[in-house]
Amino acid sequence: MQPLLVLEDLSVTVGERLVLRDINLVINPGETHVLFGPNGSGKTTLLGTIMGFSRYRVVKGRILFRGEDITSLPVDQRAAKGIGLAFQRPPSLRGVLLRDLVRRLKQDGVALERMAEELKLTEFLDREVNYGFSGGELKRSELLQLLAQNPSLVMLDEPESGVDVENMALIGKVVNYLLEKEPAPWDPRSLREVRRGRTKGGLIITHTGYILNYVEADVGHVLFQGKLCCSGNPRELFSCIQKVGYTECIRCMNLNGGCFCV
Ligand SMILES: Nc1ncnc2c1ncn2[C@@H]1O[C@H](COP(=O)(O)OP(=O)(O)OP(=O)(O)O)[C@@H](O)[C@H]1O
Repeated sequence: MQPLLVLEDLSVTVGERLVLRDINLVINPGETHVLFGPNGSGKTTLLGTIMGFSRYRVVKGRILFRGEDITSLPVDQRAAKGIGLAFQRPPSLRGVLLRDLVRRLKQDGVALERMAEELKLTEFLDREVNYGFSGGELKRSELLQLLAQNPSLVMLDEPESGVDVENMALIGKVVNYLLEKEPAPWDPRSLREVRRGRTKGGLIITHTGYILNYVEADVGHVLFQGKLCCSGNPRELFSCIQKVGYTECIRCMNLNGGCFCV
């Protein structure tokens, strides 16, 4: 099986600073990976680099998407190939209506009204993208854009930040549609058909771990000071981090040549 995404010895600078160092990561079709790490460890940089934002400069290594080297491709071409990202702090777009943006992104015939209704965003379709939206509305707006784009690699930067409990359940449900873990209401396929044909991959940043209550993840990683230090079962890794903190988690990993907590 060809991996969906491969990061090979990836090092990245932002401005003058080396933020990511020698990152190696493989995401296979159907896998959901979760990224933990303290503030400033480089998580957003990693997602932005995969998406191809120009402020992140790859100084070593490469990014392969479905076997193709996309390291030098611009962001629009990566999006067209099936890479999608929901921002941690989405920008607002003055003068652009959410309806018009989503229409441009949409690749199939599903009515965008149906998607907006699912995300409780019907009355937001005729507002400027993200302008004046609350924290939770911003996150739902990002997911609407991803539903419309329907990417093969779904990257989410802290999907739970600023979201209340009820909306968290909604966000979890929609992430499961995006990752083909459940059929969306507008998908004619059965649950079994959706799961059997599942090829999408996910890479999700979380601080709180709430998303793990709604979305089944396969692998968790800890990014610490720009390096991927530790990988394992996401729930076990998260409870270890909660118990002993990041520094101890990494120290134990270095001492033992592996994380014995997981
Ligand atoms: N232009 C820049 N010049 C130098 N350092 C920068 C620049 N832009 C970002 N950084 C630094 O890169 C580091 C990684 O930032 P990043 O946003 O990727 O971290 P993060 O792990 O996502 O953090 P958080 O959990 O707080 O969102 C931070 O220390 C940040 O200050």
